[in-house]
Amino acid sequence: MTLPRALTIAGSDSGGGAGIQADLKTFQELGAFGMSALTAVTAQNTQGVSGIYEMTAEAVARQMDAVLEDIGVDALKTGMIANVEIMETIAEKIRQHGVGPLVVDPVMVAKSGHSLLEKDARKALTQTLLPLALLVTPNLPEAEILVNQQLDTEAKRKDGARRILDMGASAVVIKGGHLEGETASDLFYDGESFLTFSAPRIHTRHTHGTGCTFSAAVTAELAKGRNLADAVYTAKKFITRAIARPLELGKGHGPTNHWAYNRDRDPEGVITRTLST
Ligand SMILES: Nc1ncnc2c1ncn2[C@@H]1O[C@H](COP(=O)(O)OP(=O)(O)O)[C@@H](O)[C@H]1O
Ligand SMILES: Cc1ncc(COP(=O)(O)O)c(N)n1
Repeated sequence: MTLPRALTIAGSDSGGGAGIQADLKTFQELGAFGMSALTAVTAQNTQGVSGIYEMTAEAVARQMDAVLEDIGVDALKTGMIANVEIMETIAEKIRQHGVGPLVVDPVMVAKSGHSLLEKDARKALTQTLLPLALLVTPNLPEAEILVNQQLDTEAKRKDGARRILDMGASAVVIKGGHLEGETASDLFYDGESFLTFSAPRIHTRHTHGTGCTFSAAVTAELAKGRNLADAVYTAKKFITRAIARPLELGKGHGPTNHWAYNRDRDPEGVITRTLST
């Protein structure tokens, strides 16, 4: 038997809600064989990040070589990258091995407020990884940093999406978890059409790792050969179910429930996909 192969290049979250741990759980639930290249180890729980221990760029390169020279991948994603040297190494290795499709989750700041990417690395992201990405998945604050502009209306977000494609990404989803209002709406743009994926906003503080889980779900679906818009739709279903059934773990912002997707069919009918210009 074969399984689609998915690789995550990201940081470890000891609390299990975000980072590599969220990615591997998501890959597993969606039927992909998960592999990892660690960029950093964080000491982290639902209340915050108490330590960050970065890998060397050499360690990241060797992990990628080990996976790519032997097993190979059908799709890959990046999450927390920590610094410019690691970012450049990842880009070089992706080019050298000629692998894709690549999903770039431009992780900058944890929900708890802790910085996960050095400030000078933010600009490097647009020059190194974005041009290699099939899809980039910023949340609203990350999209605003990428385009250096407030994106407080839909028209501005569409303009921001166009500018992110000008940076070299083939497509973008500007995630709407940080927006106000009763729906959580994500804006997708692939250079041809805008699609809005919407779900009812769930009122919960347990949203630690939502972005990691979402981009991992897109990656798993791409590894299976799904087209991009369908992969994003499944990821939206996956994250909606995972948020809808919180695990109530820890004293702070708890993890989502990756287990829910295959066992809880309730919220699936509520996702809408709307085309606009
Ligand atoms: N409270 C919520 N209810 C429903 N969906 C949510 C909620 N918060 C986030 N999402 C969804 O989770 C995914 C991740 O979004 P977001 O939280 O913006 O990313 P990040 O974790 O990178 O900050 C998106 O699909 C978003 O719409
Ligand atoms: C290792 C690691 N990677 C990514 C995130 C972002 O997740 P969130 O924005 O939900 O805190 C995190 N907190 N930790």
